[in-house]
Amino acid sequence: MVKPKIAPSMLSSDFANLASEAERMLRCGADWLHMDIMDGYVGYSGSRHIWIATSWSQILLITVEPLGKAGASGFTFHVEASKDNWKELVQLIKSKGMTPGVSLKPGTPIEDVYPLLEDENPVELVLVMTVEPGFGGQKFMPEMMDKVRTLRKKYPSLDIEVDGGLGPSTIDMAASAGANCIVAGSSVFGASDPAQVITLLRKSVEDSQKTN
Ligand SMILES: O=C(CO)[C@H](O)[C@H](O)COP(=O)(O)O
Ligand SMILES: [Fe+2]
Repeated sequence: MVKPKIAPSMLSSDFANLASEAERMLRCGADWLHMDIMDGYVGYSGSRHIWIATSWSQILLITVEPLGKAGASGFTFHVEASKDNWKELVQLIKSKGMTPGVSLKPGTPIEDVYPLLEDENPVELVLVMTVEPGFGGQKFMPEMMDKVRTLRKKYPSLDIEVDGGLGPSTIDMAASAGANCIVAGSSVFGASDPAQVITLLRKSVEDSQKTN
């Protein structure tokens, strides 16, 4: 059975106090801390941090290497942005001591990530975006749960992550479809008791795993 992992999205945190916000989330029971890095192409937006990269080598330089050095445990990249380079990227992520994951936007079919899961050097996590990447506080897209169900059936022990619009009112849909890694921004940071929300998210995943 895959372990539930709850990952508060730091996009909804107080950026002036990132370190203490991270510590607060860990004290509240977070398993992972989720950091979005947007390149201005896959994640458009008025988001508070957009990193503009002009070439593939520059993307590698400004993201993978420093994040590995800084101690990130995983690095998830968008399949849409790495069609020709994913093998090289997976290798680089692993060589920097991180777990490789792949993410897909709502309009991207799930079949696009199969080659990355079936490779001899596979990714170890799939992040199914449940909103268009770019902003916190958007509405969860329940129709994305078909992708999660399909993946869970095909890969029973894969880490399957969902990101966007997750909170107490949507978690049961994601958990019962088979997601075990839950990213949540506004529902956790906006709560008066973030620990309670994190516990609720984890319990939903655990309960679904018991019944499925
Ligand atoms: O990737 C994202 C948006 O593109 C973020 O993880 C976002 O912070 C999720 O926020 P929320 O839980 O409020 O929907
Ligand atoms: Fe995210």
